[in-house]
Amino acid sequence: NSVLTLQDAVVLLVYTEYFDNRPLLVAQSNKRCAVIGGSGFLGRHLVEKLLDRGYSVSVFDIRQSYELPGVTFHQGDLCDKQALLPALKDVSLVFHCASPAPGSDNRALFESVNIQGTRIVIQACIEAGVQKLVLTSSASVVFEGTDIKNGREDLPYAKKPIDYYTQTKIEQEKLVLEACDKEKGFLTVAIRPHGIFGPRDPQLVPILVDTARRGKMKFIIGDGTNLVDFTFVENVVHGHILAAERLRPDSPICGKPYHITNDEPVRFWDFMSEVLVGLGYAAPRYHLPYALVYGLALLLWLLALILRPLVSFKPTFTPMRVALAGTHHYYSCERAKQDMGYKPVVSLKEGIARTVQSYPHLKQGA
Ligand SMILES: NC(=O)C1=CN([C@@H]2O[C@H](COP(=O)(O)OP(=O)(O)OC[C@H]3O[C@@H](n4cnc5c(N)ncnc54)[C@H](OP(=O)(O)O)[C@@H]3O)[C@@H](O)[C@H]2O)C=CC1
Ligand SMILES: CC(C)=CCC[C@@H](C)[C@H]1CC[C@H]2C3=C(CC[C@]12C)[C@@]1(C)CCC(=O)C[C@@H]1CC3
Repeated sequence: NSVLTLQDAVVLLVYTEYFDNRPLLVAQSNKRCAVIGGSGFLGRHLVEKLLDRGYSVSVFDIRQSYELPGVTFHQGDLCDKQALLPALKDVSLVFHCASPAPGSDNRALFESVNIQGTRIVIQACIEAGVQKLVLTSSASVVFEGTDIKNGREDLPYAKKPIDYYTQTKIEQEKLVLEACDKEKGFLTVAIRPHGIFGPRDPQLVPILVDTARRGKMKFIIGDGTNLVDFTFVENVVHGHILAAERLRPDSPICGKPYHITNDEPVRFWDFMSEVLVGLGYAAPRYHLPYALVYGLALLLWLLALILRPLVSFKPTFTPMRVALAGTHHYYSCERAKQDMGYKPVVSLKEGIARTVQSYPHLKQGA
């Protein structure tokens, strides 16, 4: 019987989309998506917001870091297609936000996970009948260690990427955007956040506090006036969900990258100082010349590379970190505002306050 009862209509809330000129029925009540990298910092915030919005979520990650009602966990390496496929069953939307941590200097790992692994993610999505893939890329794909002021998405990819992380994020983004195929009904988009921070971040605040506790946060690299984008994690999540929900064959966002930031560039050293002072540490005061620190970081990196077979050490001051701390790098999110109606939902001031509050164990003296 083809007549829908009122109850069916309410439960299904069916709407029609057109892919490949075929009408496709999507049941709103069965909003099922997958988050690859869903155990990580951004991934978990994304999962929590998706649950709030009525999605059920399948998480695929190399580790399981929490349990939540409405979430099914699949543990495995994304380079293994057979392990990945069950997580994509009955899923129409996939977020890919898994990557090795930028701090690791392991070229082979970056290449295998970010490049080869992303090829596998794309193949698995197509095989499983997934219709939309949202990649977490990075604004750093255009960063070469020199100033970027209000950079737009049409800046060319870095010709000389500053580290393996950036190099492989570029290849990853190209793979995902090139896979966008309206004819086949497989739509992709890349979100490029910058300097994500917020509660449970394993990088920014912990690295900062560790450096302060070791007495190395006394110096400002350069004159301290360089402007940078830091993005509160909930704004990054908001950008991802907007992109996913706007990704349709007739939308301008298909196959494109989008900067998502707080849209409030701030002096790198003011941001660091505010977090440090909020946690009870002194703000850095003494200036060091940028070229000197960058040169030393380069020397240390080379030394670590040469000595790797004998001793393993991880310098705090890598060339990438010094470049991030001493240059301008802020980006325009005009395209996201125009095409997706993006607007940050949490201001920088509130984001910093909520972040500081969430790290009582990292406070001075704790
Ligand atoms: N944090 C930031 O400031 C920015 C981040 N990004 C991008 O955002 C995304 C998320 O970053 P973030 O949340 O900070 O990172 P996290 O390291 O917190 O999260 C990434 C998750 O992916 C997992 N993972 C790594 N390798 C694999 C694999 N082979 N198979 C399955 N899962 C894997 C990680 O596990 P494990 O921890 O065990 O490695 C981790 O749980 C990344 O793509 C990153 O490049 C972009 C711009 C800025
Ligand atoms: C804006 C952006 C892309 C931030 C990303 C997060 C990290 C790269 C930064 C978080 C803490 C930062 C930090 C430094 C470099 C950049 C970070 C790791 C220093 C090592 C720079 C040199 C110092 O004087 C100490 C800094 C500690 C914190």
